[in-house]
Amino acid sequence: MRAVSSQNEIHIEQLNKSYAQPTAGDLHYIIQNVNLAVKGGEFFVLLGPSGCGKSTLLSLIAGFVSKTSGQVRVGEKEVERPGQDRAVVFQQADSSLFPWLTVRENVEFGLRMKRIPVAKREEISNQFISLVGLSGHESKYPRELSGGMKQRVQLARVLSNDPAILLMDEPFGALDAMTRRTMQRELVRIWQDTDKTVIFVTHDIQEALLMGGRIGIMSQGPSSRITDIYEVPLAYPRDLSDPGFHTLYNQIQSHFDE
Ligand SMILES: Nc1ncnc2c1ncn2[C@@H]1O[C@H](COP(=O)(O)OP(=O)(O)OP(=O)(O)O)[C@@H](O)[C@H]1O
Repeated sequence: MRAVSSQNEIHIEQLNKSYAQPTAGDLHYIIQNVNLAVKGGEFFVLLGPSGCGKSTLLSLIAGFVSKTSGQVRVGEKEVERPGQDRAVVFQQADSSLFPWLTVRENVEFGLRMKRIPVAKREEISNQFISLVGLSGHESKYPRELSGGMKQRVQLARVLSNDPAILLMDEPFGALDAMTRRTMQRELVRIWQDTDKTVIFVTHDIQEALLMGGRIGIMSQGPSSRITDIYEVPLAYPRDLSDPGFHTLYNQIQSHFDE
């Protein structure tokens, strides 16, 4: 059974973010009055149109950018800066992998920084390289890998650092359709094997429904907020031909029909 701990719960209250200079009464909010509670071990999808502020919200949870006002808490702690409890997976693995390191060296990078002994490092990297289906590719360099394989290395590296929370910003957006489906299935499998909380950003309704336990809909910006949250009561692996899938798809789509 999956362990549920408060250390991987996320609480967002009345969160506002503006990049504009705060001149009185004229704040241009990117996101405004966002409220959200994500339970430990939950797979939560943030879905919204391009430019609405999904990445901004994820960056606020990651601690990469500072809020204008409101609260972001992980467990009991207010988020003020990035932390080892939260790992971010980006759309482009290229920018996060070290080209001069092999797959294994990339995966072990964080463990080496934490001075984990060599034997333990190898045990952990073996576990996650295998989990993402890259056994046999340990000695390859990023330039020798496909886009999907690079994305798996990024995932294995993040997982080997054992963060309580995975923040994923359209991580499969640059992949071809087939690789994307494989990665979506694998991510769900990996999530089911761990107690991690996942927040997954996408603008693709099908992707949201294939993976999310709940889906939060963000409105068009500026001043975007989470307007609705859908529970997805469908078993994994999700079946695209399930009538329940279609019903939810249409309900969610109606938010974006103008
Ligand atoms: N550093 C910044 N300074 C000023 N404005 C910014 C900054 N970063 C983001 N923005 C603005 O915030 C808004 C939301 O951007 P964000 O990247 O969060 O949206 P998104 O929903 O993730 O978009 P996409 O789906 O296209 O990636 C955009 O209008 C963007 O121009």
